[in-house]
Amino acid sequence: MSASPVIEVDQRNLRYGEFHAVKDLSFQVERGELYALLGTNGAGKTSTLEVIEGHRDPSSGRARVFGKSPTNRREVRSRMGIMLQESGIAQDLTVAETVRLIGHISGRQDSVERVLNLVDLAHKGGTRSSQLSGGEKRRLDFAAAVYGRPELIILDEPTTGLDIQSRDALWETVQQLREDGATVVLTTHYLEEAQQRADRIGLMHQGTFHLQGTVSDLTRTLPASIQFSLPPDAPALPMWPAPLAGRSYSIETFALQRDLKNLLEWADDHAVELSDLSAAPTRLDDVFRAIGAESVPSPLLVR
Ligand SMILES: Nc1ncnc2c1ncn2[C@@H]1O[C@H](COP(=O)(O)OP(=O)(O)OP(=O)(O)O)[C@@H](O)[C@H]1O
Repeated sequence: MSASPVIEVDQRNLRYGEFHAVKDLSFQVERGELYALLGTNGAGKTSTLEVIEGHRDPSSGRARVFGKSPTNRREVRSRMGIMLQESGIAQDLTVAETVRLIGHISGRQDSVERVLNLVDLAHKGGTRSSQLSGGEKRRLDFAAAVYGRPELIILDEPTTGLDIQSRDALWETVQQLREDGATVVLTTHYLEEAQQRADRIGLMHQGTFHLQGTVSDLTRTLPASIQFSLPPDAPALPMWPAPLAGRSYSIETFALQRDLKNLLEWADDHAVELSDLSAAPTRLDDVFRAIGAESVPSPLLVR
């Protein structure tokens, strides 16, 4: 029998007054997964995270974290580390006091020194949080989320405002926690981070899923492209229609490897040199840009 999911969301509706922010959004996150909730601005990502965090009740539907209601502070919140999109740090506390306080509230055990070293803020332990730079505040938020190595970590746009070294350090820490079995839910607008790190993605638009699945499930919904130009004396290309302009081709294909092989074999057989040849798989950015356009069959929901 498989282990029960860490998160189960069956959110029929989440309303702010008359405004319908989230509708018919169901998903599960399995133990040890990194699940990225991506989407357009205002799609409902933070609102959904707030339901998982126990900060907000869905207007109808239900959410379960570790099999329990996420508002169950004693049993659920102590197992969950949260990095909000907006820093929740008390400005008049020092950095070390902030981590100590968060640690106390979480009920988890850890060393303040260890956690500050992890985010390279040990030298700022006595500094008031209000005096930290934007990136340092974000690192302090992250320190608070990973204090006591929680089993579930919620990261709402964790790397916004971080320099590249801090981003790398943050992802290294997340990776170590995952190796110890942690489950991670992430929102980010840095699609390359999700493409590199997410096991599964829920791509939201206007309050519901546009697509859900692995990176390759999502990128398979759009064609890849092959571009090249033929020399003027080359024979006509049998397998594709007329070139875009002059002798330049831009081919869209759902069978990149097969079509590229056919093209190269044809060029070899006819001693044709292809110039400006490039072959690019579909990227998550392309899928994201196609939201709202006719090109993606929507909704395509892959478990
Ligand atoms: N407290 C609130 N009262 C009224 N409307 C709200 C409230 N919080 C969020 N909304 C609205 O609900 C929608 C979803 O907001 P949410 O913050 O969940 O989006 P998001 O996907 O996280 O967006 P972003 O990528 O811009 O951070 C938006 O249209 C937002 O204006």
